[in-house]
Amino acid sequence: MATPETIVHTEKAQLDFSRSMSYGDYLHLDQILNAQRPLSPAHDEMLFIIQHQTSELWMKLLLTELGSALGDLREDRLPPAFKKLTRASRIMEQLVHAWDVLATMTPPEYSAIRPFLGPSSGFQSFQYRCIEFALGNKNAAMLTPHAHHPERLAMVQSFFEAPSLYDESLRLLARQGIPVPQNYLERDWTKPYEASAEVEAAWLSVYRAPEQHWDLYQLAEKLTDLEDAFRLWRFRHVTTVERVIGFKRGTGGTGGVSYLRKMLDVVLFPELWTLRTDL
Ligand code: HEM
Ligand SMILES: N[C@@H](CC(=O)c1ccccc1NC=O)C(=O)O
Repeated sequence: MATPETIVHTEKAQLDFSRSMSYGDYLHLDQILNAQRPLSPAHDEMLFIIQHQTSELWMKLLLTELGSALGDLREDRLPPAFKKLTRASRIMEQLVHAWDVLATMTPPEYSAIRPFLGPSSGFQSFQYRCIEFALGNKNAAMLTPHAHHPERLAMVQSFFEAPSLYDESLRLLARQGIPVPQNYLERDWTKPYEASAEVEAAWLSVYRAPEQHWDLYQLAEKLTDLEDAFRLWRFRHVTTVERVIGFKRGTGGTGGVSYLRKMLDVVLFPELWTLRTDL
């Protein structure tokens, strides 16, 4: 009868890794699995740490996809950009579902960890800030928490100063012959995006004749998917925070839920939403 042991032998699986690269070697699991260092005796701190570390790993991939999609858009390579934007939305959905695990932590369980967190907060996540900037939510004040770390500051600053995904999309629209005002094609990219009736008219011409502008239509829907998923992430964050700490101030110094609720009002790609009323 086949037992687990005989199966391993008949399948001829390699079993000796003394001289060759194993699974753990390739993935550097020694480093990853030794990076959980709870500061408190609380059982739930492992959940809290792993939730954040896995989120940061997904954010790393999200940034890679967004950075590469930005390059594709700049060079008019639409199909590869679509592939990367689809993956970016799936990653965002993954991050949305991750809140279900964290929401199993109750207020008393989190209260046992919170005193050990000091002034640290997700507000200081440099990868998250790069994502916000890549998506066009520019705010110079958000650079300051990274001033003490030149390498990270340089990375956040480069996303801050570069055109966002939406800026690159408008430049692409113009290159494809759709009129977009000049001050949207060249501007100070560090300034927050301001909605415009002319830009809405540009997207409306795409949505009124999708068969003539199939690529741009698809691009607009990929961007809408991404903002849709990001809104869900923000909502799950603020709701989880409310159920765990109520209306306490955040360790990062903000009002907490009041600050996160304000972030729910951020609209990344405004004309892609407003145009729908006119269709
Ligand atoms: C019990 C769990 C959590 C609580 C109580 C919590 C609480 C908060 C609070 C109060 C803020 C506002 C800034 C401050 O004053 O601290 C904040 C910001 C933030 N948190 Fe969390 N958070 C939790 C979990 C997470 C997780 C799992 C992530 C995922 C990486 C995360 C990422 C962030 C980010 C990126 C910000 C900045 C948001 C922005 O500036 O728009 N948080 N969090
Ligand atoms: N801002 C949170 C603390 C917090 O959640 C946190 C602390 C350290 C590392 C990551 C965190 N997560 C998200 O803000 C609080 O006020 O409880």
